[in-house]
Amino acid sequence: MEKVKLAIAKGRLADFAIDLLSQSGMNCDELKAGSRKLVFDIPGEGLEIILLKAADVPTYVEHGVVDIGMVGKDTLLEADKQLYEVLDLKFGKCKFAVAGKVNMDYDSKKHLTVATKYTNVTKKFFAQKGQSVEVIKQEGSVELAPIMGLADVIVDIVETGKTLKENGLVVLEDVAQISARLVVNKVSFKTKKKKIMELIQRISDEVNKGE
Ligand SMILES: Nc1ncnc2c1ncn2[C@@H]1O[C@H](COP(=O)(O)OP(=O)(O)OP(=O)(O)O)[C@@H](O)[C@H]1O
Ligand SMILES: O=P(O)(O)OC[C@H]1O[C@H](OP(=O)(O)OP(=O)(O)O)[C@H](O)[C@@H]1O
Repeated sequence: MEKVKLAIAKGRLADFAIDLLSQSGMNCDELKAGSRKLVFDIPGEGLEIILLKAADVPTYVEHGVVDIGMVGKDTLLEADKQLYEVLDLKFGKCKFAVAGKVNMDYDSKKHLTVATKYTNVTKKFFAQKGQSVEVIKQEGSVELAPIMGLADVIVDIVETGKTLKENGLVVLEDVAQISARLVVNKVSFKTKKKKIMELIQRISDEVNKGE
């Protein structure tokens, strides 16, 4: 039978994803060994795991090059691809927020500038509020923008709030709650339905264990 291919976002989410798969009964020993390999065969499962940069996971799943993906809701919102989001994996919890200097009156500002890595999410959020903004793309260290005067506010990920605090910034408004999600290619969901449903069930049982 044809293998099911599952993409995992490398980086911060990878260890949680690999632990979840192990706890769901899959042998991930080779993945845990820490090699530079990117494709792993999971013995006895008819499953292949592919390690991708987070932002590439929705692209691979949408194209059907892989059948399933584990990736943050932030990445999904930004990519806006045609996929089925089937399960909240409940790890990688954080949020998108508008942040800036305390008491920043950004709501009534005529020409608001917003620095972010997440330009699509940001444009959509302010469009829904009916506020026209100039979005300035950054690749990282987004918190610097209001401090250095590049932008009035930022839209960024907040987890513990430590980065904001240590840079003298505060959350001004929440944008969206984030956690890792399981996503499935729309065609694979039909053509490999039995195997994919089985996998989702195993993972979901583990995620919801003890609730
Ligand atoms: N404090 C946090 N900061 C950033 N991402 C977080 C945080 N907590 C959880 N996450 C989740 O982890 C994912 C980011 O992982 P990571 O930083 O490794 O990827 P990345 O943003 O692609 O990395 P890079 O900085 O190399 O571009 C996010 O997509 C998000 O879902
Ligand atoms: O609320 P906290 O727990 O402090 O976490 C949030 C910070 O973590 C992320 O940055 P990352 O470490 O990915 O670095 P980056 O600035 O290069 O994006 C995010 O962009 C925030 O800066």
